[in-house]
Amino acid sequence: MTEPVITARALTKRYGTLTAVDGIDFEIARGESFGFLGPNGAGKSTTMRMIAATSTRTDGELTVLGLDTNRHGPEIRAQLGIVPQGDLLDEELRVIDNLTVYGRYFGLPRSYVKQRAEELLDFAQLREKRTARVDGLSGGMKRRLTIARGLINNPQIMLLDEPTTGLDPQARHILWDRLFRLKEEGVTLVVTTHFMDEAEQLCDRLVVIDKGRIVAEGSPSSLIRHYSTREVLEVRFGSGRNADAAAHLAGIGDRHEVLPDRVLVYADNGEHALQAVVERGLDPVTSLVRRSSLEDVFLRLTGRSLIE
Ligand SMILES: Nc1ncnc2c1ncn2[C@@H]1O[C@H](COP(=O)(O)OP(=O)(O)OP(=O)(O)O)[C@@H](O)[C@H]1O
Repeated sequence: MTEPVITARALTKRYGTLTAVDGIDFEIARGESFGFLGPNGAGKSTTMRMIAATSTRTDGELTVLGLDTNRHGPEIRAQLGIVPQGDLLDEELRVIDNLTVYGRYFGLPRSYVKQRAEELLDFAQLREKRTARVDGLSGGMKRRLTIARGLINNPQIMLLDEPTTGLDPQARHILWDRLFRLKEEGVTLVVTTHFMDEAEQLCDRLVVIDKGRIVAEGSPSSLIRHYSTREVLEVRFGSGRNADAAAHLAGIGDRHEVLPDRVLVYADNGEHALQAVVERGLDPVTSLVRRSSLEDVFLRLTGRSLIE
């Protein structure tokens, strides 16, 4: 790995008796796009707040750009771009003013902020909305403005907490495209998400996090290769029949999972698995063969679905 810009060792955060982050280790390299993938409550936002030096750790070590987060908050924040889960924009201000006002919090020179804000309007594809009030923008535009705002100080590292939650598919794709551009410019991206497609799209490497612990680490493709089969056969046997039918699947594929509405059969060749199911006289109502995804990895590791 090239020089790490963020290093965590046995990083722990407790809230009273609750351990939200339970002794995790990770390193994030310069220019990398790194993800924390896990369900609600896994400890992703808590980890992000510690990286942003807005929440102190209870135990372990955490450095950002070589600086201890518990001791160098302001210096660290000056070099970070932060995109929190909610947009936290000033809804009554105009788009351009949201950028310039935020820039002044960093104590940056007025002329620099003015020029940077104009550049960022183009980056966020909001030129036409320059003087519009924020409360009239769509969800996707607000999110792009929040990202632009986070870039006002030209940060080396961008922290994005659930960047596309609540956006429609088209708005998500526009946002991913903007984030790709940042990555191409060499910005290190740190992303939390509970969407497997987002993790697959955005992350070079990710950790799967569950109940405050890291349960797996790797690139999306290596995690899928390691923890799943090439394909998955999804079969529905009709209400109440899934568990009964699954009891007769032994020997078909590598393994199977019974979900409330369907049975997943893990096999490198889904069509062959389907043929075997039919030959056993199990007669599914519907069937679908798809490639394995990070959702399958999560299910395998935790026995639960990412979005419950
Ligand atoms: N300020 C706080 N005080 C007490 N408990 C907290 C606080 N912040 C988070 N928690 C708890 O810590 C655990 C981890 O929460 P966290 O928000 O980090 O999870 P998450 O993976 O980011 O999920 P989400 O996507 O829902 O934000 C949860 O059980 C949560 O209730």
